[in-house]
Amino acid sequence: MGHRALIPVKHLSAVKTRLSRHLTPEQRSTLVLDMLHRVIDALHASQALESISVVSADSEVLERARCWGAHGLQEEQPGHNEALAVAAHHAINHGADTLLTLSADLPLLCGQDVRAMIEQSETHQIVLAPSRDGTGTNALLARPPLVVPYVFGVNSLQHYIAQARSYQLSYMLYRSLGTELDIDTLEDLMLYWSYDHCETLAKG
Ligand SMILES: Nc1nc2c(ncn2[C@@H]2O[C@H](COP(=O)(O)OP(=O)(O)OP(=O)(O)O)[C@@H](O)[C@H]2O)c(=O)[nH]1
Ligand SMILES: C=C(OP(=O)(O)O)C(=O)O
Repeated sequence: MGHRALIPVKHLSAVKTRLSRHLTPEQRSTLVLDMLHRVIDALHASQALESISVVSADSEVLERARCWGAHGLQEEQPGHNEALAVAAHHAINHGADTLLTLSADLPLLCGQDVRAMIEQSETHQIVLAPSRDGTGTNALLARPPLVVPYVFGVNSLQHYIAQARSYQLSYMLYRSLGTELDIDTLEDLMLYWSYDHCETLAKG
């Protein structure tokens, strides 16, 4: 089975606006690139993917993504869902049977999360990883890719579930710390740092 992953990343000049009261533009860019690196490492660690792509309008993001072992795809259509749809067609043309689309801001994601979602996709056409507050979608595994159109944005989880039901597709929700914690607010950032610190302490 051709399992592929796709990560959308905004232009660095516009990232993490909800953190703009707390972090400078440079700090927000650094945070985004650090989290992207962690997500790509987790995807590699799963050893379950035949390719990992990053779609962005930002050449620095694409250059870094390539250094970290992902394909860098220039954003052809502006906008989160639009850019993803073009990139998903690209994945289909390259033989993808399943496509895992995930946010770049999941710093606690681990290889086991990826393997678990892929395992669930053997019996479900759609696997959805909700955000901590249960309204957003941090990862979407679709078999085949584009079996539902992309509707990331406000209340996307509810929209994906509604689509799955209306197309009579089987779906399931996958929850773990690594998939639930996306970093949008100061509270998310504090939580991330506290977990990351505990992990560092546990490793000695
Ligand atoms: N390629 C691409 N990726 C996007 C776009 N908009 C959002 N993303 C990515 O989609 C994921 C979720 O992004 P958002 O939470 O909407 O944006 P954010 O920059 O993380 O945070 P805010 O500015 O606070 O909304 C992240 O990986 C973003 O980088 C876009 O227009 N193009
Ligand atoms: C884009 C999304 O989430 P957020 O903007 O909260 O990261 C989403 O969950 O579809």
